[in-house]
Amino acid sequence: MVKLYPDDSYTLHTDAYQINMMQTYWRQGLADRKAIFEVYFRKLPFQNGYAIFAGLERVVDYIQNLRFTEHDLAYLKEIGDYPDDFIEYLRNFKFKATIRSVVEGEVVFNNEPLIQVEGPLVDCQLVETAILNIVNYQTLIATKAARVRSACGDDALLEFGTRRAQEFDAALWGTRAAYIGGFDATSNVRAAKIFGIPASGTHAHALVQAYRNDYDAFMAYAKTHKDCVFLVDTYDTLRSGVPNAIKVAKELGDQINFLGVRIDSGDMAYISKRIREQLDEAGFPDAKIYASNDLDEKTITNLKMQGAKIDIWGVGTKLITAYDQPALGAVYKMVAIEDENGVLEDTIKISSNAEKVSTPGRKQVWRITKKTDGKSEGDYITIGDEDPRKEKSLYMFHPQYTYINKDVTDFNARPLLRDIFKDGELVYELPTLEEIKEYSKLHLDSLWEEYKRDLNPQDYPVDLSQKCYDNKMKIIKEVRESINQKLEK
Ligand SMILES: Nc1ncnc2c1ncn2[C@@H]1O[C@H](COP(=O)(O)OP(=O)(O)OP(=O)(O)O)[C@@H](O)[C@H]1O
Ligand SMILES: O=P(O)(O)OC[C@H]1O[C@H](OP(=O)(O)OP(=O)(O)O)[C@H](O)[C@@H]1O
Ligand SMILES: O=C(O)c1cccnc1
Repeated sequence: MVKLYPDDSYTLHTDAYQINMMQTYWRQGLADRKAIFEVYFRKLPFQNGYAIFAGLERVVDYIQNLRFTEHDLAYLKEIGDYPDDFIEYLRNFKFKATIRSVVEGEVVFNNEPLIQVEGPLVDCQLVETAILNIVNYQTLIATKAARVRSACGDDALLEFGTRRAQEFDAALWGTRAAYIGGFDATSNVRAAKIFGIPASGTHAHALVQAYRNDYDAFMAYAKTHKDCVFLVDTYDTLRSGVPNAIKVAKELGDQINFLGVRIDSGDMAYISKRIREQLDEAGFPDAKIYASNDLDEKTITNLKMQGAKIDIWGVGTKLITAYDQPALGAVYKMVAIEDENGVLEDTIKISSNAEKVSTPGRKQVWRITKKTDGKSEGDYITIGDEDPRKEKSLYMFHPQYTYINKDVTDFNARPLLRDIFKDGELVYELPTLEEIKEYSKLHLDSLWEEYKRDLNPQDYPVDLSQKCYDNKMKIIKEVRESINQKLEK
Protein backbone atom coordinates (compact mmCIF):
# COMPACT_ATOMS: atom_id res chain seq x y z
CA MET A 1 0.00 0.00 0.00
CA VAL A 2 1.23 3.53 -0.78
CA LYS A 3 1.91 5.58 2.33
CA LEU A 4 0.49 9.12 2.32
CA TYR A 5 2.10 12.10 4.03
CA PRO A 6 0.72 15.39 5.34
CA ASP A 7 1.27 18.42 3.10
CA ASP A 8 3.47 20.36 5.53
CA SER A 9 5.95 22.16 3.26
CA TYR A 10 6.46 23.51 -0.25
CA THR A 11 10.05 22.24 -0.44
CA LEU A 12 9.14 19.22 -2.59
CA HIS A 13 7.10 21.51 -4.85
CA THR A 14 9.87 21.00 -7.38
CA ASP A 15 10.67 18.64 -10.21
CA ALA A 16 12.33 15.37 -9.18
CA TYR A 17 15.24 16.18 -11.46
CA GLN A 18 16.23 19.11 -9.27
CA ILE A 19 16.70 16.80 -6.29
CA ASN A 20 18.47 14.27 -8.49
CA MET A 21 20.90 16.99 -9.62
CA MET A 22 21.35 18.16 -6.02
CA GLN A 23 22.40 14.65 -5.11
CA THR A 24 24.94 14.52 -7.95
CA TYR A 25 26.42 17.93 -7.04
CA TRP A 26 26.64 16.99 -3.39
CA ARG A 27 28.22 13.58 -3.97
CA GLN A 28 30.71 15.06 -6.46
CA GLY A 29 31.69 17.98 -4.21
CA LEU A 30 30.01 20.68 -6.32
CA ALA A 31 27.16 21.49 -3.94
CA ASP A 32 28.69 24.70 -2.59
CA ARG A 33 30.19 25.98 -5.82
CA LYS A 34 28.83 29.41 -6.47
CA ALA A 35 26.44 29.60 -9.43
CA ILE A 36 24.23 32.30 -10.92
CA PHE A 37 20.89 31.61 -12.56
CA GLU A 38 18.52 34.10 -14.15
CA VAL A 39 14.78 34.05 -14.88
CA TYR A 40 13.56 35.61 -18.12
CA PHE A 41 10.98 34.99 -20.82
CA ARG A 42 11.68 35.11 -24.52
CA LYS A 43 8.26 36.18 -25.80
CA LEU A 44 5.75 38.62 -24.40
CA PRO A 45 2.31 37.12 -23.75
CA PHE A 46 -0.85 37.99 -25.77
CA GLN A 47 1.39 39.70 -28.39
CA ASN A 48 1.39 42.55 -25.91
CA GLY A 49 4.08 45.22 -25.94
CA TYR A 50 5.03 44.77 -22.26
CA ALA A 51 4.36 42.56 -19.24
CA ILE A 52 3.60 43.37 -15.60
CA PHE A 53 5.83 41.43 -13.23
CA ALA A 54 4.06 39.71 -10.32
CA GLY A 55 4.74 36.87 -7.89
CA LEU A 56 7.62 38.16 -5.77
CA GLU A 57 5.66 38.17 -2.50
CA ARG A 58 4.91 34.48 -2.85
CA VAL A 59 8.49 33.73 -3.88
CA VAL A 60 9.67 35.45 -0.70
CA ASP A 61 7.29 33.38 1.42
CA TYR A 62 8.41 30.18 -0.33
CA ILE A 63 12.12 30.92 0.20
CA GLN A 64 11.64 31.88 3.84
CA ASN A 65 10.02 28.54 4.56
CA LEU A 66 12.39 26.44 2.47
CA ARG A 67 13.53 23.46 4.56
CA PHE A 68 12.99 19.73 4.34
CA THR A 69 10.48 18.58 6.96
CA GLU A 70 10.65 15.13 8.52
CA HIS A 71 7.75 14.12 6.27
CA ASP A 72 9.61 15.36 3.18
CA LEU A 73 12.67 13.36 4.22
CA ALA A 74 10.68 10.24 5.11
CA TYR A 75 8.99 10.40 1.72
CA LEU A 76 12.29 10.81 -0.18
CA LYS A 77 13.73 7.92 1.79
CA GLU A 78 10.71 5.77 1.02
CA ILE A 79 10.83 6.31 -2.71
CA GLY A 80 14.23 4.75 -2.52
CA ASP A 81 16.57 6.56 -4.87
CA TYR A 82 18.28 8.62 -2.20
CA PRO A 83 20.88 7.18 0.23
CA ASP A 84 20.78 7.91 3.95
CA ASP A 85 23.77 10.28 3.96
CA PHE A 86 22.11 12.45 1.29
CA ILE A 87 18.87 12.48 3.27
CA GLU A 88 20.91 13.59 6.29
CA TYR A 89 22.45 16.36 4.16
CA LEU A 90 18.97 17.54 3.17
CA ARG A 91 17.89 17.48 6.82
CA ASN A 92 20.49 20.17 7.52
CA PHE A 93 19.86 22.11 4.32
CA LYS A 94 19.44 25.85 4.78
CA PHE A 95 18.93 28.25 1.86
CA LYS A 96 21.98 30.53 1.67
CA ALA A 97 21.74 32.11 -1.77
CA THR A 98 21.32 35.76 -2.73
CA ILE A 99 18.25 36.71 -4.75
CA ARG A 100 17.84 39.88 -6.77
CA SER A 101 14.59 40.62 -8.50
CA VAL A 102 12.56 43.28 -10.22
CA VAL A 103 9.76 44.39 -7.94
CA GLU A 104 6.11 43.49 -8.29
CA GLY A 105 4.16 45.76 -10.57
CA GLU A 106 7.29 46.58 -12.63
CA VAL A 107 6.77 46.92 -16.37
CA VAL A 108 9.06 44.29 -17.90
CA PHE A 109 10.02 42.95 -21.31
CA ASN A 110 11.28 39.84 -23.03
CA ASN A 111 14.92 38.75 -22.82
CA GLU A 112 15.81 40.62 -19.67
CA PRO A 113 16.61 39.10 -16.27
CA LEU A 114 13.68 39.37 -13.89
CA ILE A 115 15.09 37.33 -11.02
CA GLN A 116 18.69 36.38 -10.34
CA VAL A 117 19.67 33.63 -7.89
CA GLU A 118 23.32 33.56 -6.85
CA GLY A 119 24.79 31.13 -4.36
CA PRO A 120 25.52 27.46 -3.74
CA LEU A 121 24.69 25.41 -6.82
CA VAL A 122 22.32 23.13 -4.88
CA ASP A 123 20.31 26.09 -3.56
CA CYS A 124 19.98 27.58 -7.04
CA GLN A 125 18.89 24.27 -8.49
CA LEU A 126 16.25 23.45 -5.88
CA VAL A 127 14.23 26.65 -6.32
CA GLU A 128 13.90 26.75 -10.12
CA THR A 129 10.56 25.00 -10.45
CA ALA A 130 8.67 26.84 -7.74
CA ILE A 131 9.96 30.27 -8.79
CA LEU A 132 8.93 29.67 -12.40
CA ASN A 133 5.59 28.23 -11.32
CA ILE A 134 4.78 31.33 -9.28
CA VAL A 135 6.16 34.01 -11.58
CA ASN A 136 4.90 32.56 -14.85
CA TYR A 137 1.27 32.47 -13.70
CA GLN A 138 1.11 35.69 -11.73
CA THR A 139 2.94 37.73 -14.37
CA LEU A 140 0.66 36.31 -17.05
CA ILE A 141 -2.51 37.32 -15.18
CA ALA A 142 -1.22 40.75 -14.16
CA THR A 143 -0.41 41.38 -17.83
CA LYS A 144 -3.81 40.17 -19.01
CA ALA A 145 -5.41 42.41 -16.39
CA ALA A 146 -3.41 45.40 -17.65
CA ARG A 147 -4.71 44.75 -21.17
CA VAL A 148 -8.30 44.65 -19.91
CA ARG A 149 -7.69 47.80 -17.88
CA SER A 150 -6.36 49.55 -20.95
CA ALA A 151 -9.50 48.63 -22.93
CA CYS A 152 -11.77 49.97 -20.15
CA GLY A 153 -10.17 53.37 -19.69
CA ASP A 154 -11.18 54.65 -16.27
CA ASP A 155 -14.32 52.50 -15.93
CA ALA A 156 -14.66 50.34 -12.83
CA LEU A 157 -13.39 46.80 -13.34
CA LEU A 158 -14.49 43.84 -11.22
CA GLU A 159 -12.75 40.45 -11.07
CA PHE A 160 -15.34 37.61 -11.29
CA GLY A 161 -13.13 34.64 -12.22
CA THR A 162 -12.98 32.32 -9.21
CA ARG A 163 -15.59 29.78 -10.41
CA ARG A 164 -13.68 29.22 -13.64
CA ALA A 165 -10.10 29.47 -12.35
CA GLN A 166 -7.74 26.51 -12.40
CA GLU A 167 -8.57 25.65 -8.77
CA PHE A 168 -8.08 27.50 -5.48
CA ASP A 169 -4.49 28.77 -5.81
CA ALA A 170 -5.08 30.23 -9.26
CA ALA A 171 -8.25 31.99 -8.11
CA LEU A 172 -6.51 33.49 -5.11
CA TRP A 173 -3.17 34.56 -6.57
CA GLY A 174 -4.75 35.33 -9.92
CA THR A 175 -7.07 37.76 -8.18
CA ARG A 176 -4.12 39.44 -6.51
CA ALA A 177 -2.29 39.66 -9.84
CA ALA A 178 -5.42 41.09 -11.49
CA TYR A 179 -5.55 43.77 -8.82
CA ILE A 180 -1.91 44.67 -9.50
CA GLY A 181 -2.68 44.84 -13.23
CA GLY A 182 -5.50 47.34 -12.74
CA PHE A 183 -8.71 45.69 -11.48
CA ASP A 184 -10.56 47.61 -8.79
CA ALA A 185 -12.30 44.88 -6.79
CA THR A 186 -12.99 41.15 -6.65
CA SER A 187 -15.96 38.91 -6.05
CA ASN A 188 -13.68 36.45 -4.18
CA VAL A 189 -14.25 37.24 -0.51
CA ARG A 190 -11.27 35.17 0.68
CA ALA A 191 -8.88 36.99 -1.66
CA ALA A 192 -10.39 40.27 -0.50
CA LYS A 193 -9.95 39.25 3.12
CA ILE A 194 -6.33 38.15 2.96
CA PHE A 195 -4.97 40.68 0.48
CA GLY A 196 -7.07 43.70 1.45
CA ILE A 197 -8.66 43.99 -2.00
CA PRO A 198 -12.14 45.59 -2.05
CA ALA A 199 -14.85 42.88 -2.20
CA SER A 200 -17.71 43.54 -4.55
CA GLY A 201 -20.71 41.73 -5.96
CA THR A 202 -24.27 41.84 -7.23
CA HIS A 203 -26.56 38.81 -7.18
CA ALA A 204 -27.13 35.80 -9.44
CA HIS A 205 -30.05 34.58 -11.55
CA ALA A 206 -30.80 32.10 -8.75
CA LEU A 207 -32.24 34.91 -6.60
CA VAL A 208 -34.75 35.82 -9.27
CA GLN A 209 -35.54 32.17 -9.92
CA ALA A 210 -36.04 31.59 -6.18
CA TYR A 211 -38.72 34.30 -6.03
CA ARG A 212 -40.01 33.36 -9.49
CA ASN A 213 -40.30 36.97 -10.64
CA ASP A 214 -38.08 40.05 -10.91
CA TYR A 215 -40.13 42.34 -8.69
CA ASP A 216 -40.31 40.06 -5.65
CA ALA A 217 -36.63 39.15 -5.95
CA PHE A 218 -35.44 42.76 -6.21
CA MET A 219 -37.74 43.81 -3.37
CA ALA A 220 -36.47 40.97 -1.15
CA TYR A 221 -32.86 41.92 -1.90
CA ALA A 222 -33.59 45.59 -1.27
CA LYS A 223 -35.19 44.82 2.09
CA THR A 224 -32.01 43.06 3.18
CA HIS A 225 -29.31 45.27 1.59
CA LYS A 226 -28.73 48.97 1.44
CA ASP A 227 -26.59 48.94 -1.75
CA CYS A 228 -28.51 47.38 -4.63
CA VAL A 229 -27.47 46.27 -8.10
CA PHE A 230 -30.22 44.20 -9.69
CA LEU A 231 -29.51 41.50 -12.29
CA VAL A 232 -32.13 42.24 -14.91
CA ASP A 233 -31.74 39.57 -17.61
CA THR A 234 -33.32 36.49 -16.05
CA TYR A 235 -36.60 36.61 -18.02
CA ASP A 236 -36.88 39.67 -20.23
CA THR A 237 -34.38 42.49 -19.69
CA LEU A 238 -36.19 45.44 -21.26
CA ARG A 239 -39.82 44.46 -20.55
CA SER A 240 -39.51 43.01 -17.06
CA GLY A 241 -36.00 43.23 -15.53
CA VAL A 242 -35.31 46.95 -15.88
CA PRO A 243 -38.92 48.15 -15.31
CA ASN A 244 -39.10 46.12 -12.09
CA ALA A 245 -35.71 47.36 -10.91
CA ILE A 246 -36.98 50.93 -11.45
CA LYS A 247 -40.25 50.13 -9.67
CA VAL A 248 -38.47 48.84 -6.58
CA ALA A 249 -36.04 51.79 -6.59
CA LYS A 250 -38.93 54.26 -6.78
CA GLU A 251 -40.99 52.52 -4.10
CA LEU A 252 -38.11 52.34 -1.64
CA GLY A 253 -36.59 55.73 -2.46
CA ASP A 254 -33.96 56.72 0.09
CA GLN A 255 -34.25 53.45 1.97
CA ILE A 256 -31.78 51.95 -0.54
CA ASN A 257 -28.83 53.04 -2.65
CA PHE A 258 -29.97 52.03 -6.11
CA LEU A 259 -26.53 51.64 -7.67
CA GLY A 260 -27.69 50.18 -10.95
CA VAL A 261 -28.45 47.03 -12.90
CA ARG A 262 -26.36 44.17 -14.31
CA ILE A 263 -26.77 42.46 -17.68
CA ASP A 264 -25.22 39.08 -18.40
CA SER A 265 -26.46 38.06 -21.88
CA GLY A 266 -27.70 39.22 -25.23
CA ASP A 267 -26.46 42.01 -27.46
CA MET A 268 -24.93 44.15 -24.78
CA ALA A 269 -24.43 47.19 -27.00
CA TYR A 270 -28.07 47.39 -28.00
CA ILE A 271 -29.50 46.40 -24.64
CA SER A 272 -27.30 48.75 -22.62
CA LYS A 273 -28.39 51.73 -24.73
CA ARG A 274 -32.07 50.91 -24.20
CA ILE A 275 -31.47 50.39 -20.47
CA ARG A 276 -29.73 53.76 -20.25
CA GLU A 277 -32.80 55.41 -21.82
CA GLN A 278 -35.17 53.67 -19.42
CA LEU A 279 -33.09 54.57 -16.35
CA ASP A 280 -32.68 58.20 -17.44
CA GLU A 281 -36.35 58.61 -18.24
CA ALA A 282 -37.26 57.17 -14.83
CA GLY A 283 -35.05 59.77 -13.11
CA PHE A 284 -32.04 57.56 -12.36
CA PRO A 285 -29.26 59.10 -14.48
CA ASP A 286 -26.66 58.10 -11.88
CA ALA A 287 -27.64 54.43 -11.81
CA LYS A 288 -24.83 52.44 -13.43
CA ILE A 289 -25.02 49.63 -15.95
CA TYR A 290 -22.90 46.62 -15.05
CA ALA A 291 -22.05 44.00 -17.67
CA SER A 292 -20.57 40.51 -17.55
CA ASN A 293 -20.53 37.47 -19.86
CA ASP A 294 -17.26 36.13 -21.23
CA LEU A 295 -15.81 39.61 -21.51
CA ASP A 296 -12.19 40.31 -22.35
CA GLU A 297 -10.23 43.27 -23.71
CA LYS A 298 -11.34 42.59 -27.28
CA THR A 299 -15.08 42.41 -26.52
CA ILE A 300 -14.84 45.45 -24.28
CA THR A 301 -13.06 47.48 -26.97
CA ASN A 302 -15.66 46.37 -29.48
CA LEU A 303 -18.58 47.21 -27.20
CA LYS A 304 -17.14 50.65 -26.60
CA MET A 305 -16.79 51.15 -30.36
CA GLN A 306 -20.49 50.34 -30.68
CA GLY A 307 -21.30 53.02 -28.13
CA ALA A 308 -22.44 50.56 -25.46
CA LYS A 309 -23.61 52.38 -22.33
CA ILE A 310 -21.77 50.14 -19.90
CA ASP A 311 -20.16 51.73 -16.84
CA ILE A 312 -18.84 48.79 -14.86
CA TRP A 313 -17.26 45.63 -16.28
CA GLY A 314 -17.21 42.22 -14.60
CA VAL A 315 -14.51 40.00 -16.08
CA GLY A 316 -13.98 36.38 -15.06
CA THR A 317 -13.10 33.35 -17.17
CA LYS A 318 -11.01 34.99 -19.84
CA LEU A 319 -8.92 36.88 -17.32
CA ILE A 320 -8.26 34.28 -14.66
CA THR A 321 -7.50 31.46 -17.11
CA ALA A 322 -5.53 33.72 -19.49
CA TYR A 323 -7.88 32.19 -22.02
CA ASP A 324 -6.07 33.18 -25.23
CA GLN A 325 -2.61 32.29 -23.93
CA PRO A 326 -2.65 30.00 -20.94
CA ALA A 327 1.09 29.99 -20.20
CA LEU A 328 3.98 32.41 -20.01
CA GLY A 329 7.27 30.77 -20.94
CA ALA A 330 9.74 32.22 -18.45
CA VAL A 331 12.86 30.05 -18.11
CA TYR A 332 15.66 29.75 -15.54
CA LYS A 333 19.13 29.57 -17.01
CA MET A 334 22.59 29.27 -15.56
CA VAL A 335 24.70 32.30 -16.51
CA ALA A 336 27.84 31.69 -14.44
CA ILE A 337 29.52 29.02 -12.29
CA GLU A 338 32.70 28.80 -10.26
CA ASP A 339 35.42 26.53 -11.63
CA GLU A 340 37.49 24.17 -9.48
CA ASN A 341 39.84 27.06 -8.61
CA GLY A 342 37.05 29.25 -7.31
CA VAL A 343 37.00 31.51 -10.38
CA LEU A 344 33.53 32.54 -11.52
CA GLU A 345 33.14 31.62 -15.21
CA ASP A 346 30.33 32.90 -17.38
CA THR A 347 28.30 30.13 -19.07
CA ILE A 348 26.05 30.01 -22.10
CA LYS A 349 23.33 27.86 -23.60
CA ILE A 350 23.77 27.78 -27.38
CA SER A 351 20.99 27.06 -29.85
CA SER A 352 20.59 27.28 -33.60
CA ASN A 353 17.64 29.51 -32.79
CA ALA A 354 19.19 32.94 -32.06
CA GLU A 355 16.43 33.79 -29.58
CA LYS A 356 17.31 30.76 -27.48
CA VAL A 357 21.00 31.62 -27.03
CA SER A 358 21.35 32.79 -23.43
CA THR A 359 23.35 35.87 -22.41
CA PRO A 360 26.23 34.93 -20.07
CA GLY A 361 27.26 36.65 -16.87
CA ARG A 362 25.76 38.37 -13.83
CA LYS A 363 23.69 41.16 -15.30
CA GLN A 364 21.78 44.24 -14.28
CA VAL A 365 18.87 45.76 -16.22
CA TRP A 366 18.64 49.53 -16.43
CA ARG A 367 15.53 51.40 -17.46
CA ILE A 368 16.70 54.31 -19.55
CA THR A 369 14.38 57.31 -19.64
CA LYS A 370 14.81 60.79 -21.07
CA LYS A 371 15.42 63.46 -18.44
CA THR A 372 13.28 65.90 -20.39
CA ASP A 373 9.96 64.02 -20.37
CA GLY A 374 10.61 60.90 -18.27
CA LYS A 375 9.61 58.71 -21.22
CA SER A 376 11.23 55.36 -21.91
CA GLU A 377 14.19 55.01 -24.30
CA GLY A 378 14.63 51.30 -23.74
CA ASP A 379 16.22 48.84 -21.33
CA TYR A 380 19.98 48.42 -21.19
CA ILE A 381 21.58 45.24 -19.87
CA THR A 382 25.05 45.47 -18.34
CA ILE A 383 27.43 42.95 -16.76
CA GLY A 384 29.82 43.21 -13.88
CA ASP A 385 30.30 46.65 -12.37
CA GLU A 386 29.19 48.73 -15.37
CA ASP A 387 27.12 51.70 -14.25
CA PRO A 388 25.40 53.73 -17.01
CA ARG A 389 24.67 56.51 -14.50
CA LYS A 390 28.36 57.45 -14.82
CA GLU A 391 28.11 57.84 -18.61
CA LYS A 392 27.20 61.02 -20.49
CA SER A 393 26.09 59.14 -23.58
CA LEU A 394 24.89 55.58 -24.10
CA TYR A 395 25.31 53.66 -27.33
CA MET A 396 22.19 51.46 -27.55
CA PHE A 397 21.97 48.86 -30.30
CA HIS A 398 19.69 45.93 -31.14
CA PRO A 399 21.37 42.72 -29.90
CA GLN A 400 20.64 40.84 -33.14
CA TYR A 401 20.28 43.56 -35.77
CA THR A 402 23.17 45.70 -34.59
CA TYR A 403 22.71 48.23 -37.41
CA ILE A 404 19.65 49.44 -35.49
CA ASN A 405 21.28 51.73 -32.96
CA LYS A 406 21.14 55.11 -31.30
CA ASP A 407 23.18 57.35 -28.99
CA VAL A 408 21.19 58.43 -25.97
CA THR A 409 22.16 61.51 -23.97
CA ASP A 410 20.48 63.42 -21.17
CA PHE A 411 19.02 60.26 -19.66
CA ASN A 412 18.22 58.71 -16.31
CA ALA A 413 19.17 55.07 -15.68
CA ARG A 414 17.27 53.11 -13.04
CA PRO A 415 18.51 49.64 -12.00
CA LEU A 416 15.60 47.16 -12.01
CA LEU A 417 17.13 44.22 -10.12
CA ARG A 418 17.10 44.86 -6.37
CA ASP A 419 18.48 42.80 -3.51
CA ILE A 420 15.74 40.65 -1.99
CA PHE A 421 17.73 37.99 -0.08
CA LYS A 422 21.41 38.29 0.85
CA ASP A 423 23.06 34.98 1.70
CA GLY A 424 19.66 33.53 2.57
CA GLU A 425 18.48 36.47 4.70
CA LEU A 426 15.57 38.65 3.60
CA VAL A 427 16.81 42.23 3.12
CA TYR A 428 13.82 43.61 1.25
CA GLU A 429 10.78 45.18 2.85
CA LEU A 430 7.72 43.99 0.98
CA PRO A 431 5.51 46.85 -0.20
CA THR A 432 1.77 46.81 0.38
CA LEU A 433 -0.50 45.68 -2.43
CA GLU A 434 -1.76 49.26 -2.84
CA GLU A 435 1.82 50.48 -3.26
CA ILE A 436 2.50 47.78 -5.86
CA LYS A 437 -0.63 48.69 -7.82
CA GLU A 438 0.21 52.38 -7.70
CA TYR A 439 3.81 51.72 -8.72
CA SER A 440 2.68 49.73 -11.72
CA LYS A 441 0.30 52.41 -12.92
CA LEU A 442 2.92 55.10 -12.51
CA HIS A 443 5.55 53.24 -14.50
CA LEU A 444 3.15 52.19 -17.23
CA ASP A 445 2.37 55.86 -17.70
CA SER A 446 6.03 56.52 -18.63
CA LEU A 447 5.87 54.02 -21.49
CA TRP A 448 5.18 55.46 -24.94
CA GLU A 449 1.70 54.66 -26.32
CA GLU A 450 3.35 52.82 -29.25
CA TYR A 451 4.38 50.03 -26.85
CA LYS A 452 1.00 49.96 -25.12
CA ARG A 453 -1.48 49.58 -27.97
CA ASP A 454 -3.17 46.19 -27.83
CA LEU A 455 -2.73 45.41 -31.54
CA ASN A 456 0.75 45.11 -33.11
CA PRO A 457 2.64 47.19 -30.56
CA GLN A 458 6.16 48.36 -31.39
CA ASP A 459 9.05 46.24 -30.08
CA TYR A 460 10.49 47.88 -26.99
CA PRO A 461 14.32 48.00 -27.14
CA VAL A 462 16.02 45.60 -24.73
CA ASP A 463 19.68 46.12 -25.57
CA LEU A 464 22.97 44.71 -24.36
CA SER A 465 25.82 47.00 -23.39
CA GLN A 466 28.87 46.73 -25.66
CA LYS A 467 30.70 44.86 -22.89
CA CYS A 468 27.83 42.43 -22.37
CA TYR A 469 27.50 41.87 -26.12
CA ASP A 470 31.26 41.37 -26.62
CA ASN A 471 31.37 38.92 -23.72
CA LYS A 472 28.52 36.90 -25.25
CA MET A 473 30.23 36.80 -28.66
CA LYS A 474 33.56 35.81 -27.06
CA ILE A 475 31.96 32.93 -25.17
CA ILE A 476 30.05 31.71 -28.23
CA LYS A 477 33.40 31.67 -30.10
CA GLU A 478 35.17 29.85 -27.27
CA VAL A 479 32.45 27.19 -27.04
CA ARG A 480 32.53 26.65 -30.81
CA GLU A 481 36.33 26.37 -30.84
CA SER A 482 36.35 23.96 -27.97
CA ILE A 483 33.75 21.72 -29.68
CA ASN A 484 35.74 21.82 -32.92
CA GLN A 485 38.97 20.89 -31.09
CA LYS A 486 37.26 17.94 -29.43
CA LEU A 487 35.86 16.77 -32.77
CA GLU A 488 39.31 16.97 -34.39
CA LYS A 489 40.89 14.75 -31.67
N1 LIG B 1 -22.75 43.95 -29.10
C1 LIG B 1 -21.83 43.03 -28.92
N2 LIG B 1 -20.71 43.03 -29.67
C2 LIG B 1 -19.76 42.11 -29.50
N3 LIG B 1 -19.84 41.12 -28.61
C3 LIG B 1 -20.91 41.07 -27.81
C4 LIG B 1 -21.96 42.00 -27.92
N4 LIG B 1 -22.90 41.70 -27.02
C5 LIG B 1 -22.46 40.60 -26.36
N5 LIG B 1 -21.25 40.23 -26.81
C6 LIG B 1 -20.40 39.10 -26.39
O1 LIG B 1 -20.78 38.00 -27.21
C7 LIG B 1 -20.79 36.81 -26.46
C8 LIG B 1 -22.22 36.31 -26.45
O2 LIG B 1 -22.14 35.02 -26.12
P1 LIG B 1 -23.42 34.10 -26.02
O3 LIG B 1 -24.20 34.23 -27.26
O4 LIG B 1 -22.96 32.78 -25.56
O5 LIG B 1 -24.17 34.83 -24.83
P2 LIG B 1 -25.67 34.84 -24.57
O6 LIG B 1 -26.38 33.82 -25.33
O7 LIG B 1 -26.12 36.22 -24.75
O8 LIG B 1 -25.68 34.48 -23.02
P3 LIG B 1 -25.27 33.11 -22.29
O9 LIG B 1 -23.92 33.36 -21.69
O10 LIG B 1 -26.34 32.95 -21.25
O11 LIG B 1 -25.26 32.01 -23.31
C9 LIG B 1 -20.30 37.15 -25.08
O12 LIG B 1 -18.90 36.93 -24.98
C10 LIG B 1 -20.59 38.64 -24.96
O13 LIG B 1 -19.70 39.29 -24.07
O1 LIG C 1 -18.41 35.35 -17.87
P1 LIG C 1 -17.26 35.59 -16.95
O2 LIG C 1 -16.32 36.60 -17.48
O3 LIG C 1 -16.60 34.31 -16.55
O4 LIG C 1 -17.86 36.27 -15.61
C1 LIG C 1 -18.41 35.52 -14.56
C2 LIG C 1 -19.70 34.86 -14.95
O5 LIG C 1 -20.10 34.12 -13.84
C3 LIG C 1 -21.49 34.23 -13.75
O6 LIG C 1 -22.08 33.36 -14.65
P2 LIG C 1 -22.62 31.94 -14.28
O7 LIG C 1 -21.58 31.07 -13.65
O8 LIG C 1 -23.84 32.12 -13.45
O9 LIG C 1 -22.98 31.34 -15.68
P3 LIG C 1 -23.66 31.99 -16.95
O10 LIG C 1 -22.61 31.88 -18.02
O11 LIG C 1 -24.86 31.16 -17.22
O12 LIG C 1 -24.02 33.41 -16.65
C4 LIG C 1 -21.75 35.66 -14.17
O13 LIG C 1 -23.07 35.84 -14.49
C5 LIG C 1 -20.81 35.84 -15.31
O14 LIG C 1 -21.39 35.54 -16.51
O1 LIG D 1 -21.17 39.63 -8.20
C1 LIG D 1 -21.42 39.25 -9.33
O2 LIG D 1 -22.22 39.83 -10.07
C2 LIG D 1 -20.71 38.02 -9.85
C3 LIG D 1 -19.81 37.35 -9.12
C4 LIG D 1 -19.19 36.24 -9.62
C5 LIG D 1 -19.46 35.83 -10.87
N1 LIG D 1 -20.36 36.49 -11.60
C6 LIG D 1 -20.99 37.59 -11.11
